[in-house]
Amino acid sequence: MRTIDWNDDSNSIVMIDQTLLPMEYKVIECKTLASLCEAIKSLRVRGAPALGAAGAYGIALAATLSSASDMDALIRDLNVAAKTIKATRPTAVNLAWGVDRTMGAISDAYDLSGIKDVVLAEAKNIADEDVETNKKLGKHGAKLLEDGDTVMTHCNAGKMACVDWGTALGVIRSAVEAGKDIKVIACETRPLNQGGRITTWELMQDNIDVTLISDSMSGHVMSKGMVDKVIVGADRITGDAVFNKIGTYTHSVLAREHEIPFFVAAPISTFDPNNWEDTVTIEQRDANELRFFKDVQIAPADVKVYNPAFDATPMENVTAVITEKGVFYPPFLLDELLA
Ligand SMILES: CSC[C@H]1O[C@H](OP(=O)(O)O)[C@H](O)[C@@H]1O
Repeated sequence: MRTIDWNDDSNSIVMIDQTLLPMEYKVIECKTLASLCEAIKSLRVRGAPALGAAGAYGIALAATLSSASDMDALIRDLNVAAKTIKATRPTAVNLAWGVDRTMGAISDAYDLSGIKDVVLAEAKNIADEDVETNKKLGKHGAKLLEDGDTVMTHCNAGKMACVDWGTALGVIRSAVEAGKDIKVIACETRPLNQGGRITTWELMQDNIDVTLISDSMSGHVMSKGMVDKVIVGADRITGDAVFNKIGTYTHSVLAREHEIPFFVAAPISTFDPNNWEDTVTIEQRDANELRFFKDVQIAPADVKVYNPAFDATPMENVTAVITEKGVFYPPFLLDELLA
């Protein structure tokens, strides 16, 4: 099953609830916009490309649910839905990209039912394209890995962060598919442990050798020569920085110190030409994500907490960005990428 998909029988969005992995594999159904927004905010569906598909399917769901009696009223409903979906998580540019691209399909429709048809078709296109994009990106990135490499990764940039295949883990899967012996060191990625819960689970499902470490161990394993390359995903890439899960910047500094190649794997849709030079909103998440793990209290219930979900890795720490169009070595020009 794909990470997120459309159910034609019930006109709803289905997804694997990632908050339950690896202890439970459960497929949930979002039949309302509110339930989709809750799923995005709670990271039941997460990861930039998967959020792109979630945003796209969210517009299709809103169109299906709308009781508008004319095109203008439906478009008003969809504009409200677009704003609501975009507001759920601010950093991953793919969420807004998926919403905007699906909304753009409206111009191809000539009547009410036509709008509902074109937005659903566009959302399905976005989902299908993501899988193909990741396979192309994976093939380009696999050439950068050598047989016998141990690759460190952070958070989860696998098929669970996408519609399927994955970006950072897509590179690893493609290298393994090409016959290379690749071992992975997965950083658990506090506070929500996407690495310890989801990356390890994904790779073990594929019989890819994976070792779990805590985030604080990354410098140690690099200093011991245990890491040949680092590959991470991205939520937004601008002219001077890669915005990715908190802790990525730390690994990039350590990789630079130990002269270890630091690769970012991301589709072109993760680049943000509209804010190429601007500052990016870093999502601040709930304090209890650090005070509790699941329902177990692990810090004083009233301790002050600072919980940014992402950090910015300067391009000078990035060896190359792997995309479906090929590998780009910083500094690169925007028009080179978007050509
Ligand atoms: C392939 S994008 C994956 C990217 O998204 C993750 O963030 P979150 O789990 O909060 O959605 C993380 O930054 C990954 O690198």
